[in-house]
Amino acid sequence: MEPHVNPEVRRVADDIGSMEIRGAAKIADAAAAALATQAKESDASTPEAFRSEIRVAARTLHDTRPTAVSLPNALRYVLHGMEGTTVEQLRESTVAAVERFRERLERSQADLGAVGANRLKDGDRIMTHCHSTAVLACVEAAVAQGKELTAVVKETRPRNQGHITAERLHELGVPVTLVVDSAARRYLNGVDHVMVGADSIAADGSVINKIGTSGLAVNARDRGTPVVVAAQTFKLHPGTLTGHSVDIEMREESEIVSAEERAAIGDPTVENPAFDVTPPRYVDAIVTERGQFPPESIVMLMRELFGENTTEPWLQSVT
Ligand SMILES: O=P(O)(O)OC[C@H]1O[C@H](OP(=O)(O)O)[C@H](O)[C@@H]1O
Repeated sequence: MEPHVNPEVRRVADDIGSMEIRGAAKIADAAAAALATQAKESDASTPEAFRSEIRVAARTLHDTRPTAVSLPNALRYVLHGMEGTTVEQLRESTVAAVERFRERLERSQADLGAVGANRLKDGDRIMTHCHSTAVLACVEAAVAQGKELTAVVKETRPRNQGHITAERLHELGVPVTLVVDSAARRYLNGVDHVMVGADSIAADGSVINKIGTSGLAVNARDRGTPVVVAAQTFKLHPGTLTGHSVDIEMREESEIVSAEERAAIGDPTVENPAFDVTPPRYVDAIVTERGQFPPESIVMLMRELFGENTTEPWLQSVT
């Protein structure tokens, strides 16, 4: 019999899939919290049954979106923390692992923000793409230091997450100019830093982020504008250490065009990749909670953090 998956886990998985819950850090946080609910409410009668439930719940969450490695890294963290020989011990250790993960997440965001703020000077103008809580942490820390910033915010088609960024920046008192994505190059001359988040960072320092990031980075290099990537270390993709590549999520065409619109324009093939890969040569710095790194050196940090351990425990047999 397939182990019981808590309805809250299914709800969170659905919300991640539909992007009701979105953004690499928020996805990781919500997935970890869902595993805690699974653990707390489990009525498994044996340790084996409990472990199976947690693993199936983790797999349900894992199979929602493929690109942001924060999701499997969060699940891996919790599953490694699950230990004990009784159901109660397993439950307690799982819930404790979730709490540790969520605390680390919060702390790392604040520490990263302090590092990123050091790059920003009073009067600087930044350009953003999509909505990244890590980028906003840098801005928030800089604003708290009394620095006055302005921002050019790309709307980020097709889902317009730039609108969320605009709103958050407004709340921080940062004046915003909202532009369509294709206008970015025109505004780069007047910008001091391009600041983006990341969904995954590969061992060679490539940055996987919202579609449009790589074009922006190439344009920024052409204009001499530094590109700063704000990403906690749980965005580092351990699988890339052993030659795996990062899956780029292809989303529904309906996010770009309705069925009627599509029919009216001759039924073209529509493709909707959610992310792209920015090669390390277009990135000036990766800002993490452990400090700032040139992208080419990120592999050293990855080896230190992950060692040889790149296994995925939720892929073990469920029985
Ligand atoms: O972790 P934080 O910095 O919040 O977000 C990181 C990235 O997650 C988002 O993906 P999506 O909107 O979920 O597809 C964007 O690509 C953003 O840059």
